[in-house]
Formats: sequence, C-alpha cells, structure tokens
Amino acid sequence: MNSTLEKLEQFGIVPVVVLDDAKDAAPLAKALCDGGLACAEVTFRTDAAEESIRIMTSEYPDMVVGAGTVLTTEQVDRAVSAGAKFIVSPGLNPKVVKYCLEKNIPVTPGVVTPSEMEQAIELGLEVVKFFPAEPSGGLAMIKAVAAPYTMLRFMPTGGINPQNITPYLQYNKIIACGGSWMVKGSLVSEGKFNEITALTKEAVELVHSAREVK
Ligand SMILES: O=C[C@H](O)COP(=O)(O)O
Ligand SMILES: CC(=O)C(=O)O
Repeated sequence: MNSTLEKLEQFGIVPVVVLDDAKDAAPLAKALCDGGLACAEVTFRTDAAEESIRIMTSEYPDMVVGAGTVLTTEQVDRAVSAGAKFIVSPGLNPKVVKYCLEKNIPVTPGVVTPSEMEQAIELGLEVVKFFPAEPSGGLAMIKAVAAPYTMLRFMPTGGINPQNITPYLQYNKIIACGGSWMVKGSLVSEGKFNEITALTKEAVELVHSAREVK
C-alpha cells in the first residue's frame, strides 16, 4: 500500500473537513495535531478548500492533508499544487482516478456496489472509499463484498461516529474511517478549537482501544 495510505491506516480516523473560511485552517490543523490526529481530508465543497490545504501543509508540514470531494482533474491539479497528499471523491470517476494514478497521487474514490468495486480493481486500486457507509449497509456490506474482492481494502465514511466506529476499526479490511464529528462546522465557526482537540483525543482513544482488543 502507498506510504500516505499507510500513514492514514496508522491514524485509523481521517477527519473530513468543510471549511468556509481559510482563516480557520491553521487553528483547525493545530487542534487536530494537538489531539493526536495529524491528518485531514479537506473537501472541495467550499471555495476555501484550496487555500486551506495550502495553509495547513505549509504551517504543519508533517500533517497528512488530502483533498476530498474532488470531482474534476482540474481540482486534482489545484489540490496537489496546494500540497494535498491524497485525493478522495464521493464516487468513482474513471477520468479522475486515471489522472491521479498517472501522476502517482494516491486516490480513493467512493464506491458502494460490487460493479463499482470491480471498476476500481480494473483501474488498479487497492483501497477504496466506501461512501456513504452507514446508509449503504455499513460494516455488514463491507464484510459481504470483502469475501469475493479479497484484494480490496476500504475507507468507510458517512454516518460513522463514536458510537458505531469500534467494529469498523476492528475489521482488518478497513484501513481507516472518515468522519466529521470532531470537526463539525459549528465548532469551527464558533472557534471552539479546544473542543475539537478534546473530541480528537477521544477519537484517538477509540482507535487505540479498538485495536488493543482486536
Ligand atoms: O459527506 C459526509 C462526509 O464525507 C463525512 O460524513 P459524516 O459527516 O457522516 O461523518
Ligand atoms: C464524501 C467524500 O468522500 C468526499 O466528499 O470526498
């Protein structure tokens, strides 16, 4: 597996971030690093994404920052030139995946169905996003599809929270879970960065205890 994805596996949780204002990027990165999760997926759902990635990667160079909701090759270029180390999308766009692979940029497109998973395998991927995880059958669905697709590993995202994450983390086909509960928009806009750090520390504890009893 690619070394960036290996780092995400070590963290176990990837905070999925939506930033409305790039001024929040540095304090948010600090809050996540202080909490023990030096990684983030900054989604291209807002105009502030590119500048936020640039700020996070320049001020926190050891942080593993990727771009989410990447829907076009032009966004891939903008994300990578801002410093993004990995690319995530909600669905599988073959054009975007091939573009990333040609440029050696780790890419984890969202898939749900067996047909989409076969498309990912055909494109040469070993890790896919499973999105939206909970509405699409959650861990039971991942375990069912992992039986035929033994070469695939998953990064489930969507509806995962502290109450349901433990069994996901204990399944060895899952490298990490994406989630937004520790970086909710209201916490960021209200400047509650201490709370973000506290929620992040709790998330890290969940990873440790899930993996200890594995
Ligand atoms: O679109 C949702 C994000 O990918 C993360 O999902 P979440 O807010 O359910 O954790
Ligand atoms: C949901 C997701 O994975 C994304 O927005 O990229």
